Amino acid sequence: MSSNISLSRYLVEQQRSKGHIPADLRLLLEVVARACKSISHAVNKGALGGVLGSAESENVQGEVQKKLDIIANEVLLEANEWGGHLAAMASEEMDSIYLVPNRYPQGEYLLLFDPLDGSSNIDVNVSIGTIFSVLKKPEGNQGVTEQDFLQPGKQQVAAGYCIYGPQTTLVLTVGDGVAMFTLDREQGSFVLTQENVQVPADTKEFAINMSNMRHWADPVRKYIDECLQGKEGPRGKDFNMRWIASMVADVHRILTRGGVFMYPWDKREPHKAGKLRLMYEANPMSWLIEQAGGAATNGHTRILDLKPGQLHERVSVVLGSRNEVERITQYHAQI
Ligand SMILES: O=P(O)(O)OC[C@H]1O[C@](O)(COP(=O)(O)O)[C@@H](O)[C@@H]1O
Ligand SMILES: [Mg+2]
Ligand SMILES: [Mg+2]
Repeated sequence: MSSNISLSRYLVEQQRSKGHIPADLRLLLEVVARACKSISHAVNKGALGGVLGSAESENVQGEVQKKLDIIANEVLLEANEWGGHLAAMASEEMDSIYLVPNRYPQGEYLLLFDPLDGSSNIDVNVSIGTIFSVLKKPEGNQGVTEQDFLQPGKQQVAAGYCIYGPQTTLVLTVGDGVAMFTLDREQGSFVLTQENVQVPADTKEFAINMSNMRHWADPVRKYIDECLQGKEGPRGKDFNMRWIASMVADVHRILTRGGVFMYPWDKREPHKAGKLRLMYEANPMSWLIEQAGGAATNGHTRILDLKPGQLHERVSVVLGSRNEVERITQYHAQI
C-alpha cells in the first residue's frame, strides 16, 4: 500500500516537527538514499550492465572482491564526498578511512558502510544490500583519524540498509523507530511503506549457517539442538529455518515477520570474534533491531555497548526476537 509520503518528506518531518535530526544529517541521508538508488539500477542491469563476476582484487579482509563490491563502493564515495555534510567515510572495501578531499566543504559526520552485503548472492540473482551507519565526529578535533570512528554503536545518529531484492527497500532509523521506504521506479523516489516496524518478541524461525555446526561453541549448539527437537523437545514447538547468506536479507525478514539471526564465534578461526564486522554490519543492524523492539548481543554483551578497538573489528552476532536472544545469551552465561 502506498502512503504518498516520500523519504524526503519523512526526513523533513523528523527534522522540523520532531526535532530528531539536524538539517545536515537529513541532507546526508538523502544523498545516501540517492546512492542506493543508483546501486539498485546497477544491480538490476546485471549481465546487461557488465556488473556480474569477480574483480581481480582482494579487500583488506583478504576476500576476493566482486565487480559490484567495487562499483557500489565508488558510487557511495562519489555521491557523498562533495555534499559538505561529511568529514570522512569508512568502508568494508577500503583498508583505512577516506577523508573528504580539501577541495570540498567539510562536514560534521562520519559515514560507514558495507557497500554490497551478500556478495556471494550477486551472480545467482538473490537479494543483496547496502548497510550504512552514521556517527558524529567527536567535537574539538582538527582533522579526522581512525580513532574518531571507534565509537560504540549506541552513539550512532542514523543507521539503515537498502535491500536490492524483488523490491528495492530502504530501511532507516534515526532513533525514532524503524521506517521502510520502497523504491517506486516510475516516480524515481523512495515511498514510505511501513512505519513503526515491530519485531515480535517470540518466534519459531531461526537463521544460522548450519554447515558450521561442528565448529560452534556449546551454548549455540544447545540452542539449535533444542529448536531441532521441535514439538517433542524442551521448546514444545516446531521451528523453521532460513539462511539467505546476505545479512541484509535475513535481517529484513526478521524485521518483517520476526526470527532470530546468528553468526556466532566458531572454532574455525578461534582468534576471530566472529565473521561479521562490528562497525558497518552489526552496529547498524543491531540499532534497527532494537528500535523495532528486538535485541542484539554478541552472546554476552549488548552489541551497541561494545567499544570498537579497530575499524574492521569482527564480532559474534545474535539478533532478532527479544525472548530468543535473551535465551541464547543466558545459555552463554550458563555453559
Ligand atoms: O557464507 P556464509 O559464511 O554463510 O556467510 C554469510 C554472511 O556473510 C556475509 O555475506 C558477509 O557480507 P559481505 O558480502 O559484505 O562480505 C553476511 O551478509 C552473511 O550473513
Ligand atoms: Mg556484509
Ligand atoms: Mg560487503
